[in-house]
Amino acid sequence: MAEPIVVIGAGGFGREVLDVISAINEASPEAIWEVLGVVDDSPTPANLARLEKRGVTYLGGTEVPLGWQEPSSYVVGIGSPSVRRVLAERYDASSFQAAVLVHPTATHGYDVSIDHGTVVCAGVRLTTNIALGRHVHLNLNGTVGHDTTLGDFVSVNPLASVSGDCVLEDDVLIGVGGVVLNGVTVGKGATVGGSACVVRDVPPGVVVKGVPAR
Ligand SMILES: CC(=O)SCCNC(=O)CCNC(=O)[C@H](O)C(C)(C)COP(=O)(O)OP(=O)(O)OC[C@H]1O[C@@H](n2cnc3c(N)ncnc32)[C@H](O)[C@@H]1OP(=O)(O)O
Repeated sequence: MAEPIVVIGAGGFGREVLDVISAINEASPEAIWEVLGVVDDSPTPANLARLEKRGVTYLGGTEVPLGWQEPSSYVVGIGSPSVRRVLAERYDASSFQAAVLVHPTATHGYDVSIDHGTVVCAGVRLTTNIALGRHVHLNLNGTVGHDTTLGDFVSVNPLASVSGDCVLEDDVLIGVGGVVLNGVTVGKGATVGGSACVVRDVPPGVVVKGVPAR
């Protein structure tokens, strides 16, 4: 029987997560997930119309499921690591279970661990001896090389490439098409701009951009 799931976030990534769930269901002989609906504290009218068009129920604000008698699985479909952390901590403190969602076209090698709440989108390539923390987002066609660790709430945006022997600490965001060269540590909460090339360690909390990233 399909497992019920709530998606948090009606924005772009929330609806891309719905696509990941659909692809997982379509690739399986029987549906794995039953989407109960989407929650969002301030959905735009355009995004509500987009949900309605695809036949997905808008359940209300993010607090609504927390009052349910029968909790389900959930996933946070919001790109910002800090916003995702706040929401996940509220749901994790309840009886909800954070789902792991891996698109069927993603691939991984030997010894890859994926913690709760993590979403791996279409075309992602993970090689070997990689650890992904809680509520990590690996967006379309991203790559992660050998012996690399991603902390909790890390976001790797589309087409970004994280090389081998890297550490992305908690709450790091790698912008679209960003490159992290091998052996680099990106400090907690740092942001790497789109198309940047990170050639040396990045201190916690800073924003770097450009080639080489500064
Ligand atoms: C499916 C999806 O949509 S997934 C989402 C994909 N999007 C991303 O990954 C976005 C990643 N974010 C970025 O690249 C951002 O621009 C950041 C984080 C680097 C900077 O954001 P902000 O601090 O708000 O920068 P802001 O827009 O004010 O620009 C400041 C300056 O940096 C420049 N700049 C902004 N981003 C970049 C970048 N990625 N590379 C080089 N320069 C940049 C701007 O041109 C501006 O330069 P100026 O002062 O000479 O005019």
